[in-house]
Amino acid sequence: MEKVLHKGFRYDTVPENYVFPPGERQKKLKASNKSIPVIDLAGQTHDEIVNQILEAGKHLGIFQVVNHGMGSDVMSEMMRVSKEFFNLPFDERAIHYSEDLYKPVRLFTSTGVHDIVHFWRDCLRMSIYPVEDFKQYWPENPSNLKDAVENYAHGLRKLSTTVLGLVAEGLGLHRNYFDGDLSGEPMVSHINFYPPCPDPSLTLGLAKHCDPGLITLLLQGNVSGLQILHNDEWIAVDPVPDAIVVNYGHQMEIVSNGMLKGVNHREITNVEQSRMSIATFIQPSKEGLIAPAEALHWEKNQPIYKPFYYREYFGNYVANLGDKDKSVEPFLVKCA
Ligand SMILES: O=C(O)CCC(=O)C(=O)O
Ligand SMILES: [Fe+2]
Repeated sequence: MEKVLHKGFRYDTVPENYVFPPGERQKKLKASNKSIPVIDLAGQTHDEIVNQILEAGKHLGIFQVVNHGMGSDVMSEMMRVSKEFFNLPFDERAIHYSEDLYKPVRLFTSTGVHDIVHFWRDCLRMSIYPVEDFKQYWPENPSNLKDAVENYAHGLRKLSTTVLGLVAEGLGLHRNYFDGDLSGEPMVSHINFYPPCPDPSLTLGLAKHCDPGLITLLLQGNVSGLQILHNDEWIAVDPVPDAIVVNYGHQMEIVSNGMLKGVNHREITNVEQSRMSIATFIQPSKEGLIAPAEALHWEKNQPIYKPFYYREYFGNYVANLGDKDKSVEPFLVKCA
């Protein structure tokens, strides 16, 4: 079980398999002081909300929502049980360790696949929705975890439907456009734990990637670490109390025919504190057919992607470690 990073003690040095070779280290860990839009879902008119969500998608590919309808008790309980899980004695956590990618609950370090240099994070990956399909697999310990995850899963499903409805409206599509296959994959959460790192210049929590699906809903605690790439500049997504971060995934860029941007992001480590985040992915069904919405072809005069099954894209995504350009390359309509 040396395979898990967090063993319950603080590292004095970075273990060798987490150290990036000099040429691959990040030259710049500090972010610019630009900020990410915070959209109040209760305090303004419907049209203002739709417009802000669309603008955030066109420019940055990310925003945060507040007053979004999820109770702060549901979010704080989810955070609390997640922290409790990572504070369990090592042996109790370790029973969930698995290299079987198809297990509905598994603990792993880094990306969980065979990477040469590991990223500085452990992850408890859980399928969380539909609740009745997966609850039986969730950890029994800590004892309140199942109830917390169940409440969180229901709240988050509702929020994702709301957000996707608003995005669809903004794009001029039917409110239910993203229902069905386009958001039909069971919801998966990554409960990420980034222990304090003795030398952040040698490591990364996660390298630059774009999430593959439609949107990702992220609950982060009060420690910064997430950064997005915009016009060659890293911008920090600083925690806002009770907010949920919404980032647009690559399928949203494709379905919107390039109008909305799937955001590239990374996670950096820090010396003093551990960081926790819970990322939940809204993705198309693996057999779902993806194509730019017909109503949006006019934007670029033609669709810029050919139709494909999500499973075909996903295979490329895994093989190319989350690189947007390489993952989508076979599906681009090439101009003559
Ligand atoms: O830790 C975070 O803030 C986000 C994690 C993330 O990007 C991911 O799990 O895809
Ligand atoms: Fe991500």
